[in-house]
Amino acid sequence: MNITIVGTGYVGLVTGTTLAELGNSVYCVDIDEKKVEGMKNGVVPIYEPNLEEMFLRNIQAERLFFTTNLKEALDKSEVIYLALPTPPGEDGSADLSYVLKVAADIGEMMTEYKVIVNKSTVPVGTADRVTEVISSKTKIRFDVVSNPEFLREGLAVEDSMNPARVVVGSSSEKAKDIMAKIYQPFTNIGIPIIFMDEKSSELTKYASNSFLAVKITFMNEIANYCEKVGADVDKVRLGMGSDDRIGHRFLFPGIGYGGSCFPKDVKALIKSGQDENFNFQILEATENVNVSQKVILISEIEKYFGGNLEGKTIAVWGLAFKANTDDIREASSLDNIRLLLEKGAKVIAYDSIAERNVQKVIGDKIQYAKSMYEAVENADALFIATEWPEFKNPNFSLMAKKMKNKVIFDGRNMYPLEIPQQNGFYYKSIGRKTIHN
Ligand SMILES: NC(=O)c1ccc[n+]([C@@H]2O[C@H](COP(=O)([O-])OP(=O)(O)OC[C@H]3O[C@@H](n4cnc5c(N)ncnc54)[C@H](O)[C@@H]3O)[C@@H](O)[C@H]2O)c1
Ligand SMILES: O=c1ccn([C@@H]2O[C@H](COP(=O)(O)OP(=O)(O)O[C@H]3O[C@H](CO)[C@@H](O)[C@H](O)[C@H]3O)[C@@H](O)[C@H]2O)c(=O)[nH]1
Repeated sequence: MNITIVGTGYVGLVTGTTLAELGNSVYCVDIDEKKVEGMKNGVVPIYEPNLEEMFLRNIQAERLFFTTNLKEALDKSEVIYLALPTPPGEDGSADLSYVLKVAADIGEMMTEYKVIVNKSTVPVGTADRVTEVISSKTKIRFDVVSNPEFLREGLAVEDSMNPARVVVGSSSEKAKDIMAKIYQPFTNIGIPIIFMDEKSSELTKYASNSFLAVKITFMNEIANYCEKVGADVDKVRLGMGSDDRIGHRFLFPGIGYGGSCFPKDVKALIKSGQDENFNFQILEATENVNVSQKVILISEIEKYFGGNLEGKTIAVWGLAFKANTDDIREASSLDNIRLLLEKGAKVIAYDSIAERNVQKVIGDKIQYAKSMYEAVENADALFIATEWPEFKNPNFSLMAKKMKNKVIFDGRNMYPLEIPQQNGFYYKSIGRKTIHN
């Protein structure tokens, strides 16, 4: 099938490449000329493991194309996916201006039947709004389908090639048939395609992300309580997770959830509720707990240094909002770095993948190290903000030699307690006993 993808960010580019891999001809459209030019020359604009090989293979096979010209792509395709940003507005609501603008453009440009598939995360009722906008521009028949995306950054290729499920919201039999054809390679290997109405599909996305955010936040509160009563959250987590009604996944406590989705989508669902005079109490609590959880270690760092961080050098390992991505949107590292700087500390950070993006927002307010060991040179303490695999088994003896103090604040519970203990480190993590050297 010939398919257009509008927006080539994390979702659009991965979806486009996956659909090309499944044999379709895919035309990727973006307004960012530099990005399009780069992609035409084989440059993947984001860091996403395993994407480049598939991307290059499909360009080579002439199934994956890039353009800034929406009309040109539209004319070649029956199905148009929208993978456009829906950032939070001032009041937390999802900003639909990108989606509605492209909908209007499609309405003006289309000359025959099209299926418009919305992959962006959008509030309930958006399919109706997109339909209204396109209808105001054309008399030609079209269908709007809701097809939310559930991929995780860092695992996007794996998630897209082997999704847990595909959700399709549509009230048109014709559009449903077309979507069933596109996803037939998945049905073939037992991946369920769950058809429903547009509104339920739109809400499934927010409900899934919000549920996971609540699950993480619940564990963060259990972790904080563990510290009060002397329990160990790692043990509690294993005990709870072994019940398959609960499961082990998304029970890892830490310095809060970040990224481009959970914070934004929890806020947007709260706002959508308010618009209907509905109070999402559990989500409001989740949002509030997460804001304080992100910087929960700062007061511990201050306490350790007698309430004064002026002139202290804090090494930060990890800047991305989680491992295996270059994305720093709503990353906990940034909240912590800002607070450390406000309190007069000097920050030297290491993250070889996300550094480039952090340079753009924080610039030279902090120093950047070329290696994890260079970062800790003469540091008064190390703060671990992202669970990159290379931090999993560090050379503690080397760190001990380089650091001014053997002190670690670990926002990701990277080490079993006996490891820093055996190496003589002070070690403060989340929901576990503090190791004093
Ligand atoms: N990032 C994720 O992991 C993820 C996962 C599931 C769902 N989502 C949702 O998918 C949507 C897209 O997210 P993303 O992270 O891929 O965004 P992104 O910011 O990475 O990419 C969006 C792209 O759209 C392009 N764009 C903007 N206006 C355009 C226009 N008029 N025409 C063509 N291109 C245009 C931008 O240049 C950019 O390349 C959002 O609604 C998000 O909530 C994201
Ligand atoms: O046990 C856990 C799991 C995750 N996190 C944090 O939660 C955030 C989100 O993590 P993750 O869900 O792995 O990353 P995303 O790429 O943001 O993916 C989420 O957001 C996407 C965008 O909507 C959805 O498509 C995915 O299904 C959903 O998992 C990160 O800050 C993680 O550090 C924890 O603190 N503890």
